[in-house]
Amino acid sequence: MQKVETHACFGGVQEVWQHRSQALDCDMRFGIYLPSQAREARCPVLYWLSGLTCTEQNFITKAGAQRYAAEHGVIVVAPDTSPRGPQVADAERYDLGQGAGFYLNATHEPWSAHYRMHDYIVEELPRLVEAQFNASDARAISGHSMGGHGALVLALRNPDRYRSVSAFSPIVAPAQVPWGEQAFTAYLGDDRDAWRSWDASELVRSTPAQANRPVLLVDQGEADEFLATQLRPELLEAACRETGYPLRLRRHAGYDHSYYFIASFIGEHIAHHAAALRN
Ligand SMILES: N[C@@H](CCC(=O)N[C@@H](CSC=O)C(=O)NCC(=O)O)C(=O)O
Repeated sequence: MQKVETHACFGGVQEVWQHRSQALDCDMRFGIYLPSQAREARCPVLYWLSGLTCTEQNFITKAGAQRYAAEHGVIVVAPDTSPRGPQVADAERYDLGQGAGFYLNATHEPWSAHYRMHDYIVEELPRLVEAQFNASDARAISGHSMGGHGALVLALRNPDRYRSVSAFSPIVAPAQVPWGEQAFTAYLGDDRDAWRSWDASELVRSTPAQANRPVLLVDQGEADEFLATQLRPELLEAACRETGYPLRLRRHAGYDHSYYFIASFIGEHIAHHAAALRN
């Protein structure tokens, strides 16, 4: 593992590391913010999943999360959004291939050779972070758009791995919108039954009721250019209403799909996660 960036930030340090991923069979980069508290004690970790076209850089340079992570003593890990490199399958379009891994394990060629972002985020990356940094195994997960879909799906599929989950402008029902339909067709094939276990709204319907399910905290801008076509939060709202799944969906007038929206509310999300991670 190799450190490629380090910057003092709010009393802690923002770093970028590169390592060889076994799950993805390629070199990967991730950002990690280590608050000053991590010099003395193991700190809980928030995993952030970015959206289409992003690398590990977008969140760490645009969201302004470090101020709040420093305040709450939370480590924030921001991985890249897909496997990378010349040997990794790619597409011309921005919403498939590199930069568009959709946080799933692909089953269809040519994608299945490297696109195993679920296993990377849920298993390999926490193992590495908890071994190499002063990080505890108390984990939370959040993300934006494609990464919001990833955060919801990974938390719903792996309830024992995360103490809390939140999302900004998530794709809540990828099996029903163009971004998800084209990606799932490529990565998972034509059989829509195979898509269900990667769709947050479907998972809400199929997840057995448990007493301690963490609330799904979702923030959505009402001026988001993708709201009606790709995000459709009303589909998650309906699934949660039907099954009694706890959802806190907050709609914000005037906010679009950009990092200006994320920067406006990331402090509240980190406070939400910090409260769950303290217990
Ligand atoms: N057509 C756009 C689409 C790319 C885009 O809007 N990406 C968002 C995430 S969208 C859903 O996952 C993003 O986070 N962009 C990076 C940023 O720093 O804003 C395009 O290609 O420009």
